[in-house]
Amino acid sequence: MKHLKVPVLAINFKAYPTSFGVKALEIAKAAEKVAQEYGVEVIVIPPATELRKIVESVSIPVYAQHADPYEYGAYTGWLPVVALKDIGVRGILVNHSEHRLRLDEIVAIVEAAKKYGLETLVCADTPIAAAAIAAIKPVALAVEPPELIGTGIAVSKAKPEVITNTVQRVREVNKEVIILTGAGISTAEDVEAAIRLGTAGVLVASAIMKAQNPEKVIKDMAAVAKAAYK
Ligand SMILES: O=C(CO)COP(=O)(O)O
Repeated sequence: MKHLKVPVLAINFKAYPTSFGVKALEIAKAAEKVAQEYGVEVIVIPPATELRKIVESVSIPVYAQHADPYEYGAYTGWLPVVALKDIGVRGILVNHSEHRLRLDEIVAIVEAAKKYGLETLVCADTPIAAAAIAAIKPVALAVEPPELIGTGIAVSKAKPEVITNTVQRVREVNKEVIILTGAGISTAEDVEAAIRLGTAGVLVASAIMKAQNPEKVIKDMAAVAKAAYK
């Protein structure tokens, strides 16, 4: 199984108008171009409707925004992990604050992903939650204070202690998991600050999905991540 390289720039497409159709494909291709130019791991995380097309169109890691720990069978309205494996996604974003799960559900999804060789990037809203999630041994985790999501106020500037506390608590439990942060990350400086505070990258949404020029934002963030990560 391939493993995520660091530093990581993960782009959560969410469900913006640009998250679907031609625009979504353009952003995914821009992400692929920047990943190849800078040698930075850029992950795209589009809505479920766009997964197959984007998996078939780019060589960079494509993650689903959620999955359910089911096999094939009589499940209505769910997204079985095994189906994502067959589509060819690389991993799954789990427990985003906009799709919050119970701990037992997170465990089931991470275990199902491991069974099918898929990576997991599990979100946490606090340092303590991040430490609990680290014990489940996902490939990566991202600490994101919900109150900063979508505000343009970067966690790495407004709440740096959330990041440093997360790194400290997580490393007491798990020396391997890749630690990212997100919420309000909007500029290259925000990315540089996040890495300087001890993360291996960022999880970004609106700064890219709402940008006039998404490729430029991706490029600026990837360049500074490459330079800052030691
Ligand atoms: O939720 C987030 C990433 O998953 C952060 O969202 P913003 O980048 O829009 O603040």
